[in-house]
Amino acid sequence: MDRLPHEKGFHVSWDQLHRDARALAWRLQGHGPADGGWKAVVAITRGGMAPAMIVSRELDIRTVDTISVKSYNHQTQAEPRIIKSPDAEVVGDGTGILIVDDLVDTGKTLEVVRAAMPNAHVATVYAKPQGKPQVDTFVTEVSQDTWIFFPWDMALQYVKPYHGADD
Ligand SMILES: O=P(O)(O)OC[C@H]1O[C@H](OP(=O)(O)OP(=O)(O)O)[C@H](O)[C@@H]1O
Ligand SMILES: Nc1nc2[nH]cnc2c(=O)[nH]1
Ligand SMILES: [Mg+2]
Repeated sequence: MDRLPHEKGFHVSWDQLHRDARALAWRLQGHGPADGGWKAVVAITRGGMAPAMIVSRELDIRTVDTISVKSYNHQTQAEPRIIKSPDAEVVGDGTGILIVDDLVDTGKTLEVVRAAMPNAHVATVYAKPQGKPQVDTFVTEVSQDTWIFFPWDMALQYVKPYHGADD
């Protein structure tokens, strides 16, 4: 599918992200391995780190590792490649492992991550339609032509009042 331009913006505050990541943890309860819960959380850096921290806190998972995938430069995507792998002794083929990312868009990042840990459970906070098939559990869907802005990419700033806007 050709990439749609990102016509809309979806701006997520820290409060909203905290609430949505908690909602993700709530959904994940009971989906862990029957023999004693998740072995570890693997955060996809960098965007997956804040949601992974919140989810691992809620579900009391103390082993947290990372996988680093590089693909986007601003809003332009190149072929994703793994530039840092998690501890192979911890994650194995992904059995009992919970992978967490902030969002899935085209699904290309998760394709690469899933290939490395085929038996893992994949969770994202937000999902766009094209990437949804790559995700086992998510919270909120946004349209493909929406760009999600996270709190770490934004700052509070002054906004001009309506009156005098045409001056
Ligand atoms: O489904 P896809 O189209 O592959 O896109 C999703 C990925 O893109 C963003 O990461 P990005 O590569 O921008 O890196 P970052 O997390 O370090 O900001 C986002 O955090 C996901 O990991
Ligand atoms: N911040 C952000 N990163 C992305 N990477 C791929 N899609 C998105 C998006 O909508 N927002
Ligand atoms: Mg990312």
